[in-house]
Amino acid sequence: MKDADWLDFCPDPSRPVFVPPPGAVDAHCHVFGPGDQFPYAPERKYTPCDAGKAQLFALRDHLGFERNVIVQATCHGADNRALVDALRSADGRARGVATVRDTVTDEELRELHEAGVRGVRFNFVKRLVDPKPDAYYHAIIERIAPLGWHVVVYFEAADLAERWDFFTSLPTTVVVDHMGRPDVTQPVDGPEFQRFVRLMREHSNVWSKVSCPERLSQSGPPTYDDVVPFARHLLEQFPDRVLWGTDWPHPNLKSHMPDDGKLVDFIPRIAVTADQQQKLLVDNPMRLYWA
Ligand SMILES: O=C(O)/C=C(\C=C(/O)C(=O)O)C(=O)O
Repeated sequence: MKDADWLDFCPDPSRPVFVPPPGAVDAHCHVFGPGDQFPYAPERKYTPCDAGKAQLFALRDHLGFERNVIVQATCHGADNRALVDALRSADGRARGVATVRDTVTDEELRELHEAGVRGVRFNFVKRLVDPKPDAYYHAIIERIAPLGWHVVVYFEAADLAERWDFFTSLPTTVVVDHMGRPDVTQPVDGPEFQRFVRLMREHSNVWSKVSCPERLSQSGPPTYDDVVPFARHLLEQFPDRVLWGTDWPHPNLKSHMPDDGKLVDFIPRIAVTADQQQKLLVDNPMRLYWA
């Protein structure tokens, strides 16, 4: 049973006006259950609605995308069965980012890789996951680096200073979810966001997803104007190290549920040239996930 205050994903997203370039990749989305087939983790901090692979792939086609990168959501913990099932059903058109524990076996890693997993996710958002010592994550890094996998990290902007040494110690590509969740009421050239820009400028292995205006905006829907300068800055500064995703089915939104078609129409407001759109939606995700 989903949480009482859970907002379901938009049942009838509009057809975007913006047409993504051929081969476009939704590089941040999830599958939830269905719970009767893929039970949610006992340690989860929320219980979502079911949102399965068939609905994800139908949305992909509706929005004009070609591929998905499916990211393990914390409601499934380190049980990647729903993710693996979706990857195996995608006919090579999906890759995955899993959650594993430091006790993961070589056989489990091999099975995940064969299904299409190419990274692990470390979630530092305290409302989602109880924090673990750095040694836990370093132990996982030692296991996954030989596979050529990368690390996706999700954290609040306020945590970056404290975790700077850990993030800059990682030997793999590091992909940051949602621009490190900046406080968009602060200026783009203010100290908080410039700390994140410095992370990317000083560490060429660090990438960012320029996704989730619906999570970050204080000015709100439908245009999320206050998020535009932050995403546009990263696209201008680091056009080869950015990714975009719908974040469907949009876990833990409380104020509103976006129309996914409108989220796609947000793309040309931040990636303003065809070259930026090609890199953001095709070249960068293909290099990272389908090389
Ligand atoms: O899906 C997102 O990117 C954001 C959220 C949730 C998760 O990532 C998750 O549960 O794995 C969130 O902010 O609640």
